[in-house]
Amino acid sequence: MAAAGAAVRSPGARAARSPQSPPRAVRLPGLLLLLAAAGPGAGRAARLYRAGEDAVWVLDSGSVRGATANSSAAWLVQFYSSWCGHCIGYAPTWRALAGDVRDWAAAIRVAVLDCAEEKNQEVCRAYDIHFYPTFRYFKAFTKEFTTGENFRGPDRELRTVRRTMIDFLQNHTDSSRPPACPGLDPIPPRDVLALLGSHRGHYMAVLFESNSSYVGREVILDLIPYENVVVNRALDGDRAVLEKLGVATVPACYLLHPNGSHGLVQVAKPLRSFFSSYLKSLPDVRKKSLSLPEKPNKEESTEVVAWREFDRAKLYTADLESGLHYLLRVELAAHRSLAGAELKTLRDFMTIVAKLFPGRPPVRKLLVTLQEWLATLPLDRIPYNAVLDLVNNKMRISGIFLPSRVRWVGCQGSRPELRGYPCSLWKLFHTLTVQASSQPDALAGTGLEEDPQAVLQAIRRYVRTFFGCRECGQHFEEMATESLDSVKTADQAVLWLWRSHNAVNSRLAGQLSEDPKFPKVPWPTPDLCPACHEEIKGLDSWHEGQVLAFLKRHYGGSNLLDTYSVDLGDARGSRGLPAPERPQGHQDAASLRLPSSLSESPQHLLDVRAQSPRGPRARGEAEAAAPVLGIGFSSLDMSLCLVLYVASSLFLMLMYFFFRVRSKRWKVRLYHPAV
Ligand SMILES: Cc1cc2nc3c(=O)[nH]c(=O)nc-3n(C[C@H](O)[C@H](O)[C@H](O)COP(=O)(O)OP(=O)(O)OC[C@H]3O[C@@H](n4cnc5c(N)ncnc54)[C@H](O)[C@@H]3O)c2cc1C
Repeated sequence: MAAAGAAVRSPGARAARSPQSPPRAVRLPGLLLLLAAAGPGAGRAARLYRAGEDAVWVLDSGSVRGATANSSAAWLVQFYSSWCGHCIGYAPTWRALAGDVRDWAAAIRVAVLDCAEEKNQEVCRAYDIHFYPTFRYFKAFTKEFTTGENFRGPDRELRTVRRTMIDFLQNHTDSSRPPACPGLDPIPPRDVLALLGSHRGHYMAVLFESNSSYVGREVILDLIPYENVVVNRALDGDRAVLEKLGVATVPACYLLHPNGSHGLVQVAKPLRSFFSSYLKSLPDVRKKSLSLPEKPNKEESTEVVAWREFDRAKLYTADLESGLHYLLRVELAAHRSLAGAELKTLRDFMTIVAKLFPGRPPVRKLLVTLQEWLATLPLDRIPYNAVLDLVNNKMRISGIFLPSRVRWVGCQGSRPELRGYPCSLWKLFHTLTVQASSQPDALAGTGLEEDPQAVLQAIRRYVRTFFGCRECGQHFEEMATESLDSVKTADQAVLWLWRSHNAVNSRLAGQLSEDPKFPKVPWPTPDLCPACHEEIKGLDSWHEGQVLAFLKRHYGGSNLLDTYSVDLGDARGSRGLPAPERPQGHQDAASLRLPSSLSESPQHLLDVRAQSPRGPRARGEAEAAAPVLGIGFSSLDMSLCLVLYVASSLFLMLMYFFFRVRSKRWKVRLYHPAV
C-alpha cells in the first residue's frame, strides 16, 4: 500500500499542482494570448495527458488499432472526454496508476484516448463508447478487431484497478499470454525446498502469501524489466514448509542467491514496495531497457489562441452554436444508429430546440429542417449518418447552416480542458426554459404545449440518454426524480433549472474541473444582479421574483450577441441584412419552414422506400442506404442522380426519335422532289 501511495505521490503531485497553475498566457496590448496545443475541434488541445511526460500511452484514431491489435502486451485503455468533469477529476489517479505500473509495460499498458477530439470520434464510435470515462481491456495477440472487455470493479480506486489488471493478465490463455509476463500462479511450497542449495546463476525470490494477497504478483510484475532475478509466489498453506524456512508471518520473501546460499529477506515493512525495492537493489540485478510511451517526434503544435474578451452579463451566439455543433456532430456520433426510446428522446429534444432556439436564421432553419424530418420519419431506427448528412446540409439547401467548428466565448476556459461544451449545454438549457416561458405559443402544435415540464423533461431525457458524462447524467436524474414533479408552470421550470444548476455548482466548487478564473459560486452573483440578493434576518437570501426576471433577461433573445460568431458566408442567405431578429414565437418558427418539397425530401426518400410493396426489406435497404452518406453521398444525392439520369435518358430518346422522323421526311423529299 505504501508502494502505491509513494508512487501516487509523484504523478499525483504534479496533477494536483497543475489545476492551480496559471494558463500559459502572454499579455499583449489589448489581447491576452493563451498558448495551447491543437485540440478538440476548437484548434485547442484538451491536454489531460501528455504523451512522453506522463507514463500513460496517449492513443488516437491513428494509433489505437495498431497498438491494441496483435500486441505482445495487453492494454487497459481509458476512453475519456477532456471536458467531462469526472474525467478531469480522475486524471491524477490514472496518471498515478500508469506511473505505478510503468515497469509492467511489457505485459500490460495503461493508455488513454480522448473521445472529445473530433478526429477520434469515428474510432470512439467503432469501439462503441457512449459514456466517459469507459475502461476497456484488450488482450495480447488479438487478431480480429474487438471493442475490448469492459472493466468491472467495485470502484475505480488505483489499487482496485491495479488488481483487476492482474486478474486480467491471469485470464489470458497460455497461448495468448504476453511473452514478457512471468507466471503469476503460485508454485507448490515444497518445490522451494527442492531448490535450496542449488547454484543457478541468478537470484530466485519466492513470495509467501495468503490466497487473497496480490503482493506476490505485484512484485513479480515490478521485476519484469530486471535481469538476474526471477520471482515466484507460493501460498502459505503448507505450515511444515513455512516452519522449515523460518517464515512466521506472510507476506514474506525467501531469497535464493546465485551461489546457493538462501535466507529470509528482512524488510522493515512487509509491503510490495519494500520487497520490490530490496530485490531491485541486489548486486548484479540490472534494469533492461523498458518500452515506454514515446514523446511524439514532432513537437506538439503550440498555437496561439487569442483570448476573446467578453461581457459576463451577455449571452453569446458563438457559445450556443458551438454547443449545438458538438452535440449534433460529436456527442450524437457516439451512437451508430438511433432507435426506440433513444430516437424518441432525440425527436422531443430537437422539437424543443427547433421551436425555442433564438439564434441566427440559418441555424434555426437547420434545426427546423432536422426537427421536421425527425418528426415525420416513419422509421423506428435511423442511422446516425443520416442525421449528420442533414446537419451538414449535404443537400446544399440555401440558407440552412450550422458552423462546423467550436468557438467558445463566454464558455472559454483558462485551460483547454476546462469549461467549453458542458458550459454551453447549461446555457442552451437555460435559454430553452426561458424562451418557453416568454413565448407560451412557441410549442403550439407539437403536443408539448400543455405541459409546463415539457422542456425540462426533454432536457432530462437528453442528459440521461446522450450526455457523455454518465455521472453528471446520474446526478441530474437524481435531482429531477427528487423535485421536478413540483414544477407546475413555465416560470417554475426556469427557476427549477436555475436552482439545480446552483446545486451542481456548490457540489463541484473546489474540484479539479473548476476553472480558477470562473469559480463555482451561487449564480447570479451580486455584481450581476444586485436585486436578486437580499438579507433576511442577517442571512443572504434569494429574491426569487427578481431572479426570474433576471434569468428571463439574461437568457432572452435580446441579450444574445453575435460577436465572435463564425461567419456564415454565403450560407447565411441573409448577409447584408440587419442583425438577425430573434424569434417571435411560433409564427416565426413557422415562417422559417422550407418549401415542403425541400424540407421533406430526405425523409421522403426513406419514406418512399420504406412504404414500397417490398415492405420491411425496403425499409432495411433504406436504412442501409444512409451510410453511403458517410463517404460523401447521401441517399438523397443518389436519388437525385437517378432522377437526372432518367430525365436525360428520356431527353436523348426524344431527340433521337425527333431526328429520325425529320431525316425520314428529308429522304422522302429527296426521292420525290416533285412532291
Ligand atoms: C446537466 C449537467 C450536469 C452536470 N453534472 C456534473 C457533475 O455531476 N459533475 C461534474 O464534474 N460536472 C458536471 N457538469 C459540468 C459542470 O456543471 C460544468 O458545466 C463544467 O464544470 C463547466 O463549468 P463552468 O465554469 O463553465 O460553469 P457552468 O456550471 O457550466 O455554467 C455555465 C454558465 O452558466 C451560468 N450559470 C452558472 N450558474 C447558473 C445558474 N444557477 N443558473 C443559470 N445560469 C448559471 C454562468 O454564466 C456560467 O458561466 C454537468 C453539466 C451539465 C450540463
